[in-house]
Amino acid sequence: MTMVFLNKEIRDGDNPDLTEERKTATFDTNKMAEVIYGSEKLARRRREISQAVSLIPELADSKPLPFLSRNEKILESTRKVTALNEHLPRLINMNDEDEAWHIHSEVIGFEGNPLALHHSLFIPPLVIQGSDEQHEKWLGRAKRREIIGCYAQTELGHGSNIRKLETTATYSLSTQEFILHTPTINALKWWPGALGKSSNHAVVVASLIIKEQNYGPHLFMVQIRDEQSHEPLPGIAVGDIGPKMAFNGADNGFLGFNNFRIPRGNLLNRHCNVEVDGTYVRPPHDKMNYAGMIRVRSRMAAEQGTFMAQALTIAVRYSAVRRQGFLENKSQEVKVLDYQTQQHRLFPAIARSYAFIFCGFETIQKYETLQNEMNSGNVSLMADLHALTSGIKSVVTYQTGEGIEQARMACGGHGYSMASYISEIYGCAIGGCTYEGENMVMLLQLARYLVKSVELAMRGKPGDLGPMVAYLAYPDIKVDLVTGPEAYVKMFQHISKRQSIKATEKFHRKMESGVSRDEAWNQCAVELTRASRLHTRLYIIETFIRRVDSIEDLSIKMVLTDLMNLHLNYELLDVASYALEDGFMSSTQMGFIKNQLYSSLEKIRPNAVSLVDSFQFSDLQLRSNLLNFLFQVLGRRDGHVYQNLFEWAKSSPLNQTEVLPSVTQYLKPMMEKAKL
Ligand SMILES: CC/C=C\C/C=C\C/C=C\C/C=C\CC/C=C/C(=O)SCCNC(=O)CCNC(=O)[C@H](O)C(C)(C)COP(=O)(O)OP(=O)(O)OC[C@H]1O[C@@H](n2cnc3c(N)ncnc32)[C@H](O)[C@@H]1OP(=O)(O)O
Ligand SMILES: Cc1cc2nc3c(=O)[nH]c(=O)nc-3n(C[C@H](O)[C@H](O)[C@H](O)COP(=O)(O)OP(=O)(O)OC[C@H]3O[C@@H](n4cnc5c(N)ncnc54)[C@H](O)[C@@H]3O)c2cc1C
Repeated sequence: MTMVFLNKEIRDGDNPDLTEERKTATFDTNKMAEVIYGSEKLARRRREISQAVSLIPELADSKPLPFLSRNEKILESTRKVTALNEHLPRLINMNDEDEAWHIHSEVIGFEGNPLALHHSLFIPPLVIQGSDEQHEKWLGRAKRREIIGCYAQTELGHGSNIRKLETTATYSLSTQEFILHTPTINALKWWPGALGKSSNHAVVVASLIIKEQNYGPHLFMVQIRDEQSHEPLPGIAVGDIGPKMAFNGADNGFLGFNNFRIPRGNLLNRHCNVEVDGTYVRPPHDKMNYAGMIRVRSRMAAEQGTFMAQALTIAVRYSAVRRQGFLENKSQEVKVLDYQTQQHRLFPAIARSYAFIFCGFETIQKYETLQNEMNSGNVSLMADLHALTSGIKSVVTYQTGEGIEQARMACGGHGYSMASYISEIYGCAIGGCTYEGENMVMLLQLARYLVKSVELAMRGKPGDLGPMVAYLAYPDIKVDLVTGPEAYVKMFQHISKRQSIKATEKFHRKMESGVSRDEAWNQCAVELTRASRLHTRLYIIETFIRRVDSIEDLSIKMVLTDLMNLHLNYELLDVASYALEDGFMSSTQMGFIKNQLYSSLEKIRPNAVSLVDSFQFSDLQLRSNLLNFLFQVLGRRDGHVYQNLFEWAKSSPLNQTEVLPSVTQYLKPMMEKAKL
């Protein structure tokens, strides 16, 4: 039997501890999902897609993923993604990237799959950098999945410093071809997802050489395997790079070229070109070839926020059914979620998940504006968005890693079991600190922008500062935090501004003392990255406040205001030393922030389970597959954890036989020998 309570589904068969939690919620989880995902339609579509997937047995995992070998994982992820391919047109709007992302994460989970990058990293650069003629030639085939592709930029020796990529594409005037070559082992492409065994095409980033002049990294469409036999083409060496911390259902690969020739028309040439006679036609912006990276980074806040939300859904639900220890009532042990320390571990991370998702929607929209502008030849927004997304990608990936790790620890011993699924989520999410630009490297990119902005402000040109950094020229006026969020923003602005100015001044002093610019930059790098983090955290706070301000439904606004207040106090407390240092914040204010934080934890407690329920992850998505495997994981919606953990353990391949060869071959002889 199902009864509806404020639209939250309460089922008789659920663990009563979770049912009790759902009853205490002060808001409707469907309404909250609309706010999280942007509209009633988008939230409803997600539920419809999850529901449709749950009715198709072949889209379910055929075995619990952690029990599979690497080869089996790749086979299984490929089976699922190709089966999914058959159903896709019926299940989703094929032009809707969010629906595609959602359904893939339902079916595939976090293990990765050989087509994941086809859609996120192969097609987008083709769209952004390819001409209409090139779209005609490859885009339709790629979209129909007649060909499978990847994005091959990183090399064994270089990932961060792409100006130094060693793979060359030398223009041959006589044949009007590019000759791709890998001059050293270090120049082997290394890491591209789906390159190793699955792709037959790649967008390859190589240094363009014309008449011995190096024009820097450019993008080329390259067929690497025969479309019939799937064998590597002559002149190409390609393979898998081996197991990784996560993503083991995907085949990240290596790739080398031995004077491999491609036609002149394979340089992706929407924005730049090499003419028949070797004349180079420049793009409208020096870094136009990096535009695809801005796109991926702009999507990372929402993506990482969702990763963290999944881990928190597992940890919060589990914390509501896990009883251990006593508070006042000694007749029944308490839910561990009632411990203040547990709340402090989990609730600020829930707030960050919401914050990242809200911030993510804004950055995705900003990227779409940039893309439209670029299409009409205006590249003036590129620098701002590059700076912004460089900071956001670095801060959200790092904090998501922290949040997921806290979620794991909050589940005690069972969090360490792969039955929790949290380690897989962690492995995938934490990769984000490295891929799409190593975090320190990207923070330093934002720092360049901040230093330039401080210099403008110092030169008395505050009018030249963009809206994101206008605060760098604001006067310092002390604030009363009791007045609300705006005062927190002003406090954060002061902290961020002061750190940017301090780092810039230190950088200037170093240069004035005779240290070269690059060396001075390096000697200030830690201070510079601090400035970048503070600036980014301020931006995330502002997006959170903007989103909450825009909400009309009162019950939703109230709970999100509690969450936002928790976020504001947690973030400010974390960086308070910067403001205490110069007396901008008093110790009384510090005490106020702490008390506000503790009171926010109490306010959120009755809504905690419903706040994570509102993300509306299906049990399948949390790898608690309702069709084939009734026994997996800690985060299951029904809360029946223990019996399912036992079933999970029983299904371990080690338990399929009572006496293992490890015992008969080694332990038994050892024990026998000891008896002699
Ligand atoms: C289906 C789902 C199921 C399960 C899976 C779930 C989830 C997983 C999802 C996805 C993850 C899976 C796989 C991950 C895929 C990863 C792919 C990759 O990693 S691709 C490779 C990415 N590589 C990088 O990001 C490299 C980083 N390096 C750089 O970007 C550049 O080298 C760098 C910017 C650091 C420096 O470039 P350089 O040319 O040397 O420039 P310089 O520093 O000198 O700066 C000069 C000038 O240019 C400005 N600038 C730099 N970049 C840009 C830009 N992009 N746009 C605009 N401007 C730029 C820079 O600011 C500077 O300006 P000023 O001179 O200061 O004005
Ligand atoms: C899961 C995963 C998937 C990936 N998928 C792809 C893909 O599909 N296609 C692709 O092309 N690549 C891919 N990559 C590669 C990825 O983009 C690179 O690994 C990443 O950009 C970092 O470069 P790197 O490995 O050269 O790190 P390095 O630059 O060698 O970093 C090592 C250390 O040096 C520091 N460092 C480097 N330069 C500087 C600097 N200028 N200032 C200060 N510190 C510095 C870094 O901060 C870091 O601490 C993937 C990587 C991973 C982990």
